[in-house]
Amino acid sequence: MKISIYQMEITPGKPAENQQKVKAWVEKEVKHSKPDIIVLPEMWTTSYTLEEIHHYADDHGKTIIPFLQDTAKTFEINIIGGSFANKMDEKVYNTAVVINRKGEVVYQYSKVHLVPMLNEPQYLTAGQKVPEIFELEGVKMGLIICYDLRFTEIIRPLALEGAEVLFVVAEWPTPRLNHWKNIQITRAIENQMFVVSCNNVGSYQNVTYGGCSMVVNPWGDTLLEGSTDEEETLSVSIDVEETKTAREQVPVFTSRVPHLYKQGL
Ligand SMILES: NC(=O)CCC(=O)C(=O)O
Repeated sequence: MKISIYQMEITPGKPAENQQKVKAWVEKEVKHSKPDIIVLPEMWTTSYTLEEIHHYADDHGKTIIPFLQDTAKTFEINIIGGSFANKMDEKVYNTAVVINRKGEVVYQYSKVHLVPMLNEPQYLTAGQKVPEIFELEGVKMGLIICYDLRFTEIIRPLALEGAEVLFVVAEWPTPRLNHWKNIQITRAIENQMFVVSCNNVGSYQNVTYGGCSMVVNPWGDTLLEGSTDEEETLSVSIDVEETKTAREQVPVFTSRVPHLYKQGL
């Protein structure tokens, strides 16, 4: 399975410009490396322009979702469509979307953990449903948004339901890059799955986003890591069978004793 990650420099508050940029990138990337799946970052249409987010947000995803569907169909690729500011009933959500090669929406998720360090709770509304698994190319996968990475509670159930790849779409700032990198490796090891992340680069209102998009295998080895400050493309081929091998050799899932674990924590 070939994956291309767009470690993008987002132009703040310019959804149309960012769409054009993504379109041009996909066209080039499809010609260059023919990926099965492409991955975009969090809030890639607007970045964290939260003070004006009601103005820039897409009404029920009416622009962004058809744009991604059309892109997926035209280039016959699966899209982990990052996330976008999604206005629903006068509230704005941070919503991620997954589209398959046929242009069908296979999954949609609104971020449940809003990040206080970037003032999200002040401007956005939290989703009320934790992530669920979805399938692309017959493989079970999960998708979380940035700050969600810190909450192992929502990631373990995905692995228990058979997810072999976890996508993380992000706008993660530089001061906590050591957390970003180490938690991804931890999630990959503890859940014995691939972790594939897409972070952005660039700055807005004194916050600098730190790149380091990553691909980590189920053993916790980092297969690929982006730079901290360059817009770039990361391309990788992963063999999802490695998840099965890791789970056979270190049988964490069969060694679990869930009846002893505290429920609801
Ligand atoms: N966009 C985000 O959710 C950033 C998360 C973050 O900065 C952190 O967890 O630290």
